[in-house]
Amino acid sequence: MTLSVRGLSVSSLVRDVSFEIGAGERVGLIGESGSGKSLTALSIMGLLPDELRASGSIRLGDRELLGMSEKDLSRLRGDELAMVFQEPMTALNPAMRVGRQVTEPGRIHGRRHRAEDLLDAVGLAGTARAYPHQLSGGQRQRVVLAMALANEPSLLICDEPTTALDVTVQSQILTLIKAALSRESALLFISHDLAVVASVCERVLVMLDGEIVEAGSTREVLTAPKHEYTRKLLAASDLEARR
Ligand SMILES: Nc1ncnc2c1ncn2[C@@H]1O[C@H](COP(=O)(O)OP(=O)(O)OP(=O)(O)O)[C@@H](O)[C@H]1O
Repeated sequence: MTLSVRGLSVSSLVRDVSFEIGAGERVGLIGESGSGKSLTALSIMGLLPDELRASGSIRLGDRELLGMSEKDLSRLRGDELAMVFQEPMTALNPAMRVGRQVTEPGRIHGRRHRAEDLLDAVGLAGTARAYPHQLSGGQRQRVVLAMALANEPSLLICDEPTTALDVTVQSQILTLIKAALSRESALLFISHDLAVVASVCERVLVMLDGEIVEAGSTREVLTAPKHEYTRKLLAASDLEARR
């Protein structure tokens, strides 16, 4: 199922943003802090704060998401649309065992999953009875991923999912995202770190001051950046050091 964003604007903070992500495609959205990456993601999820309004068009398959009722959107969220944020505790209930939490999206959408299967798929076998505070930051983000992937979403959005983790754990989570995402699922991967995006995505969108200023294959953008800003991001990245 294709995500098609056309002329998306959010107040004056995101301006005339257009892109598509096909089934199974992994697309990175990069740009410095404040460039509008999160607002773009929240517009797709229908989670913009009340004071901000999105205009334009966001289609998932043949459905228009902008203007969809909250009831219909909440049916899509956690099912066809899933999102992973930087800080796993924002998505976890501190007082609920993780086994119950990972099966919750299935329950809400009328599906039954075994907690052990979902946790096993993210390398967390045997942790179903743990509470979130008993796990490390990387393990918690794995739990969040298990929840996000439980219903095999058409689109997974990851907003800086590894920024709060140390480098070794970061690369484990990136490997896991690539391995655990179903072939049919599209991925929008948000990061300010080009090296991280390059390791996950085949296509990159570069955002500056609310606009997409460059788009292309990861290889093109990394080897022959057209925009001055992309060249700056490249120079600031430790991409070379990680090769
Ligand atoms: N509720 C809001 N009301 C007004 N302005 C906002 C609101 N939320 C975000 N902004 C502004 O919109 C701009 C884009 O924010 P956004 O969070 O999308 O940036 P970002 O690229 O995701 O940055 P970061 O990497 O720091 O998360 C910023 O200048 C931010 O201050």
